[in-house]
Amino acid sequence: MSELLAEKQQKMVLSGSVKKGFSYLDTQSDNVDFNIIKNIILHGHHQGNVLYIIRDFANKKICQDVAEKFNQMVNRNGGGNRADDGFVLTNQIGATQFSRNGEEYMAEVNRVNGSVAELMSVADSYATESLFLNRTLEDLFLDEGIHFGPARYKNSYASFATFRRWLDNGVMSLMPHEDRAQLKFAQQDNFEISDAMTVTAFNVCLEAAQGGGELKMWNLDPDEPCRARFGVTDTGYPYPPHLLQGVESLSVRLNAGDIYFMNACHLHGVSSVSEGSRLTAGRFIGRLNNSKVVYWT
Ligand SMILES: O=C(O)CCC(=O)C(=O)O
Ligand SMILES: [Fe+2]
Repeated sequence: MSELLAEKQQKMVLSGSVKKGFSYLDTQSDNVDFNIIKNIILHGHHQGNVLYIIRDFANKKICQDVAEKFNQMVNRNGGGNRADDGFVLTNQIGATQFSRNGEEYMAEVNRVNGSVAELMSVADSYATESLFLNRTLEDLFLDEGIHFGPARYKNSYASFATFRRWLDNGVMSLMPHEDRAQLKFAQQDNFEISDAMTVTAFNVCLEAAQGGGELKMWNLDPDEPCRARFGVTDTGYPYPPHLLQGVESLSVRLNAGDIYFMNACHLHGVSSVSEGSRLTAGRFIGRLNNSKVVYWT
């Protein structure tokens, strides 16, 4: 295909919204601007910045201990809790709502909760806070009269994090995707996260790749017709990287101990790991209304 034709085809295929001043911000752990975190969670960006990285926030020794425990557990049980679902190849400990409604997600949370607890047994409550900032986020939102806590479905609560080592498919470690489309499954049984106005992914980098494994984001928040054209209406996953070549993007390296908040409605993915291995723990955070912000995995 000629380059011109490819470009024309891409313009036809991709549609959605873009951010003016699309970029990211990073800072050191002694200089965190909580307004930026709040703006990304509540509005999807801070002055166009869709990603906020706080370098060296989590204790490196804790990150290493969790990574070691993760390896032990995954080696013992042959890859973790997430079977090959035909989508994402990963070693994973923890639940995911991907392709699950409220009932199914909570069943999964309950099934794997013991594994998450075993993994986190290496961290005391202080260390757990240093990884996931629960108390900090509770206080931050409480100041604004907003409740922050786990998403609820009937009598069950969402898990606090899922631990994942994305396994390369030869093109990328994790293909370009967005994480709002999958909320369609939550709509099936009115699981409250289906009301999320914007989806933020919060991650902590527990282990960094020595080569590759960069987080990449594109300046596109796909709309419904765009999802339909790619056949990803209910999943948001995957978008072929070559079709995104002309889209403005950013790419960042993460190191063990870095935490980051990103607008997960924008397309994002992880490049191939050429050396070493990469482990992140993450959760999604969404604002349901003016008084409630919840997280799930
Ligand atoms: O592993 C990462 O850095 C990003 C994973 C991701 O896609 C997400 O947290 O939504
Ligand atoms: Fe994602």
